[in-house]
Amino acid sequence: MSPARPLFVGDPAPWFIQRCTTPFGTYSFDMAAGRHIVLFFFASSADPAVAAALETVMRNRAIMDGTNCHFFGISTDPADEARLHETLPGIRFFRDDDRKVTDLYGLSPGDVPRWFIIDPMLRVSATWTDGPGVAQRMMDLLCRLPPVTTRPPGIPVPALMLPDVFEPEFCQRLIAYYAAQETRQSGVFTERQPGQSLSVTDLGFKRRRDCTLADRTLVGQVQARIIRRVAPEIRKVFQFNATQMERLILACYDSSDRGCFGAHRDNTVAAAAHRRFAVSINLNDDFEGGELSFPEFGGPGFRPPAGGALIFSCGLLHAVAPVTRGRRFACLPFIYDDAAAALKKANRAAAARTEIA
Ligand SMILES: O=C(O)CCC(=O)C(=O)O
Ligand SMILES: [Fe+2]
Repeated sequence: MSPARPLFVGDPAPWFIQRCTTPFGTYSFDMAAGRHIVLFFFASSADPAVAAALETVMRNRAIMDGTNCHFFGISTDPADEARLHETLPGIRFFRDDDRKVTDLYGLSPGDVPRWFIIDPMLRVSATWTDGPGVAQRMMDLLCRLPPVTTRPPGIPVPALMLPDVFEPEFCQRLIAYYAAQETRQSGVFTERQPGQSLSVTDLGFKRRRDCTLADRTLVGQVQARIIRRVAPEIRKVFQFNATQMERLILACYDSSDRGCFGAHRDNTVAAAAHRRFAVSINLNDDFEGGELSFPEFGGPGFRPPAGGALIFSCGLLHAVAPVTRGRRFACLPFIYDDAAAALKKANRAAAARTEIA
């Protein structure tokens, strides 16, 4: 976390995990990217000015649809726990009794109530001290912002699209291999305690079945193609010396259960912090849906041709749209370098130590 300092327009909005009105009790702010976000910091909703501002938000609640725009109130009053609840979509409250978030945003008690508008890349785009009429001005401003579903002209997504990484026959061999394997429901990483990552099933968020590529010959053939065709492009475009790869799995998103993967980043828990680039190689093209999109940048999703790869930083928020016809098969390794390999080793050792303790 960055040290507390006043935030200005153009600054990155600091990321945090804090207690929240969600059913699981916390919320990781980095997951809110890809929408216009309103942060309203206040000491207590018992303050009549704050109550009036929150009423204005509720009167305009149609704006906060959760997809294009999300509102977060941040209260430091423990008594607000009983008063303020989430109303989905798009309205949540952080329980900031310990002032973690308020301090992180550089706000002292005299600085609140205060508003921030945060853009889909989680950068500050406006900030105002509260006062008469300010809440309504915030709502009016939100109405004028462009919808996040259209990528503004000239905004590139920093991803690399490489056709012909796997030949058609090799794709077919991998699909045949998948068909012959026991597959498992693919999990999502979570951390109940810092440093202790575990994989859980969450079918509302991710519906995909995976198998590990265990055949030594096939593993070697996948690695050879990535070393020969992907690593040099990563070196050229991102000046990154890819020397390691992991998670040699084959995955299938099936239209029978609208296979998909919600918006996530690939490096936010300790067990995955060393991952630097995600490589998504489609093995077939006879399906509909299944596009990869990058909510921080907006716009339509991407679909590599069969045998083609989409390569992107593990730090970017990305999602896989539901497959609506047929099945999408993909090979999904992660790439990193020697320094990241040392980090992986250190994080594993630290996790093992806390497990024993
Ligand atoms: O299916 C894909 O192309 C991407 C999968 C993904 O994001 C992941 O496994 O972390
Ligand atoms: Fe991912």
